[in-house]
Amino acid sequence: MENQQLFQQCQLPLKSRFRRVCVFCGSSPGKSPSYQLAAIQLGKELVERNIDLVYGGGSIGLMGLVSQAVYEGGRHVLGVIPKTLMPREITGETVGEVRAVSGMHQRKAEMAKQADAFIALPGGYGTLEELLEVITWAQLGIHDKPVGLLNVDGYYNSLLSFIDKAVDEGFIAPAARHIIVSAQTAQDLMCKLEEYVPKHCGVAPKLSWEMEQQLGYTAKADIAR
Ligand SMILES: CC(C)=CCNc1ncnc2c1ncn2[C@@H]1O[C@H](COP(=O)(O)O)[C@@H](O)[C@H]1O
Repeated sequence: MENQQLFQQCQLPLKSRFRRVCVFCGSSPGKSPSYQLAAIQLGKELVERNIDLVYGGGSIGLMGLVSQAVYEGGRHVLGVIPKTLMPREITGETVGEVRAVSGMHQRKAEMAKQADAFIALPGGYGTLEELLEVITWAQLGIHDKPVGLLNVDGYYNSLLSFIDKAVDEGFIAPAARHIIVSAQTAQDLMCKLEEYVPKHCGVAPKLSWEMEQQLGYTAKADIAR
């Protein structure tokens, strides 16, 4: 779609198809102020569209900025946090509702279950891991929820190039390349996500969140042995 058309659509009264969006993002603020600005802008964009937030809890880094923007805008914020990360000196104070879970696997499953779409802001290993997992689940047909990448100042260009290479080399199906929706601004990204139509192959559609969770626990228990 032409940018102009997309822009005009974004001016329409905002009735989103999403009730709650899950945001993955850095527990660090990043060096450039543009990352921090983008986190605040995304929070405000969610508020304008009457969308609630689910995220990893706490007030550190970009996580704190996006959650605060949504909370201050009057929308509901749900922070899902493992008990071990709950002490305030580790992740800071969480605004809104806090849901304590037993571990990292349960946290991801809970965040994913609660949301209608996912967005990744810039971040590090944790963000990448969360992002790639929901992409993988979409590829398997475990969910149909859109996955957006907020590519602030081209932060994710090299990841997107890598994924294109994986498609060229035959490791990612061209159809699965379309699972990732990317844009440089929160407004453009939200417009694209609103229009997203899933095209997964549905190879494991019967694998439910709960099963996935159990598999996670089993794998973890196996590793621990
Ligand atoms: C002990 C310690 C280092 C705590 C860091 N504190 C954290 N507090 C809350 N969520 C986190 C934390 N670290 C990673 N995460 C999870 O992983 C993502 C951020 O990891 P990263 O900073 O990109 O890699 C977040 O979306 C969050 O869900």
